[in-house]
Amino acid sequence: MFVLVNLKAYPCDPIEVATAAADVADDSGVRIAVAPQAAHLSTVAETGVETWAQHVSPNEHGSHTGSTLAEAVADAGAAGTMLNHSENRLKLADIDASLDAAERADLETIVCANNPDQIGAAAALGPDAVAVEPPELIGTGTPVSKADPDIVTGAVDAAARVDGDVDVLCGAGISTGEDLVSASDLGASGVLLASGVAKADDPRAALEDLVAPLN
Ligand SMILES: O=C(CO)COP(=O)(O)O
Repeated sequence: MFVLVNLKAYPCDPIEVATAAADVADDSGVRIAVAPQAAHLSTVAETGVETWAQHVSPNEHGSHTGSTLAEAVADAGAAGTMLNHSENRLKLADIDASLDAAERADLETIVCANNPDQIGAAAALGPDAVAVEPPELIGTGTPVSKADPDIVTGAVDAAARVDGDVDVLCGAGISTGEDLVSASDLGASGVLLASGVAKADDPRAALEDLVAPLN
């Protein structure tokens, strides 16, 4: 299972989370990555944790003020990028161009979507993975794998119909090892989570709890 911890714009210490994630990944053998704010990519990558961008712009180098270029996040140490998170939705053409940008910069890609129909459309654009996250469950602590398991199995089926090579992750409300196991049982190959770690009093303990059943 791949665990991607999205720090969003939460006021957590990205280095504390990144160091804990690197240690827990080493100890457990579970692939864990952290997606901090763009301004924190370099310092997070320096901890040795697998580092992801939360977004990259669809642009190439040029007159694009305010852009976060795929090349720049790769230079800062990112191995991959999320795209089209429900808190940062993109137009279809921009998802496509951001995927091209990520490919130029050799970044792995996950395109987020709300539901199985959108997952099928996202998979058709050729990312490495898609992630289904029902917006109404994000940040609630109610795991998608329990509240809406059909959306996970529906996403797995929808992606497989379009491109069997595209991995499917799920997210929203995931915070415990039990949630991770349920997601895996439903066919997901990873989870996206945020508040369960970024807002935890002890992010290291939260990560240890999350991966415990996998060991
Ligand atoms: O949006 C998410 C991950 O990208 C999910 O957020 P929560 O884990 O806080 O529900």
